[in-house]
Amino acid sequence: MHQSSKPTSVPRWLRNEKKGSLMDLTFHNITLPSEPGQAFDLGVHGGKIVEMKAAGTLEQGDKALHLNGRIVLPGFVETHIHLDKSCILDRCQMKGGLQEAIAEVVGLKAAFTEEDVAFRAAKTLRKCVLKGTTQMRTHVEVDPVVGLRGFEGVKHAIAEFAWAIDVEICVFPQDGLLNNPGTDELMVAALKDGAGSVGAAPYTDTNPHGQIDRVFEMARDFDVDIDMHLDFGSDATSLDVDYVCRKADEYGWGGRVAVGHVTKFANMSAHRLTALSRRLADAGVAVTVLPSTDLFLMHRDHTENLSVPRGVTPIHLMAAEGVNCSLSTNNVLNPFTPFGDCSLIRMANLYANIAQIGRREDMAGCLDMVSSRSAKLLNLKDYGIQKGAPADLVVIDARDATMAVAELAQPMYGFKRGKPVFTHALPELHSH
Ligand SMILES: O=c1cc[nH]c(=O)[nH]1
Repeated sequence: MHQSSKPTSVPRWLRNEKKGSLMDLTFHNITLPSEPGQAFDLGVHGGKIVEMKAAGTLEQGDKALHLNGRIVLPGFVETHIHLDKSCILDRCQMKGGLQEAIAEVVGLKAAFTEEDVAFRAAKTLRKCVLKGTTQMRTHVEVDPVVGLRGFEGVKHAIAEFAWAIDVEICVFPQDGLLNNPGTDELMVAALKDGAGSVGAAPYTDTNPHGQIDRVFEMARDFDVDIDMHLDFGSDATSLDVDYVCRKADEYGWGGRVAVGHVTKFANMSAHRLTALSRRLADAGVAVTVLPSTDLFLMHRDHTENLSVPRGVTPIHLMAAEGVNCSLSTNNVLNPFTPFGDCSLIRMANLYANIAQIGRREDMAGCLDMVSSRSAKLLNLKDYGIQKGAPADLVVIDARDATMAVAELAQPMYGFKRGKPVFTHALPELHSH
């Protein structure tokens, strides 16, 4: 059943209005992950944050929320998710790893219509919004099989949810660019028609560096950022990332390039990973890890024993060397990842668990990788809780960032530009 994107009414907890205050909405006694140990009050007016004061010092607005020290974020930021091919599990045979997943979707996407894509993308977007995501980059594939139908369908879904989430489309050649005539023209058409960034999957072409070259040209022609699927495999002897760093230097695109998955890095020595991290930091190339997909697809050929390697790159070690790193969802209910509740707090928790992170500050760092670091990767200018910023605010049921990750704390209330977006009521016990 397709559920409407629009809220049915003003939530109950916002109805007790007082009229004529200086502010539309105030938040009392909140904690910010960036300022642990301090409590604040926040004032919102006209969709923006207009006041930020020590807790207990701000007068109530027309509507007020008392939050008892809970943390507030400017929302989660999804840097890498495929809306166009989400929610197709019921059509899939689930034959295996990466190549099988790519092949299975090729077989299915011939039958994708704009309406079908729009419906599924909206279903996924709705879940993302309800899990507290306020900003997103979605990878959308174009090629002669699907044409621009995926792109158009995703655009419909984005328009439907524009009141709740900002979404940028990253157009990319999932089934090859140089090997797949017609794809280049479709990518250019999508970039002319509003795609906000350009992606790649160089391992789908016989000349991976040729694909990288062409994608850098497109980025320069359209003045957009680049976000590639890269070094997806388990053998770290040959990597494309050095070439991407060289191109980022050559084009002066530092800070505008991200690479995703990079599962090959999980198979290197700590010494080599440190050297590589310094190179990425120097070139301004960011890294995204997609823990759910990487765990699901990697090392399927490991038959020696039952102890399958994880295949998830330890980006907290890369972040410590100065690389900007994010965690993201990637695929939802399809052959690449047959799971998905669209919860970024779950990705942060999953990553902390498999990366064996236990120290408080490292656990808190995982929250940054689904929020502030992700916003930096997307070059979002207005992201943050400060005066003048848009009032995109998500209340989490935890009192600090570490516990939010440790306990998989749920978003309770969400706001976009000061307007309520969702309520996630706390569960109640009924003792007897
Ligand atoms: O090429 C890839 C790899 C992972 N996930 C995708 O959707 N595509």
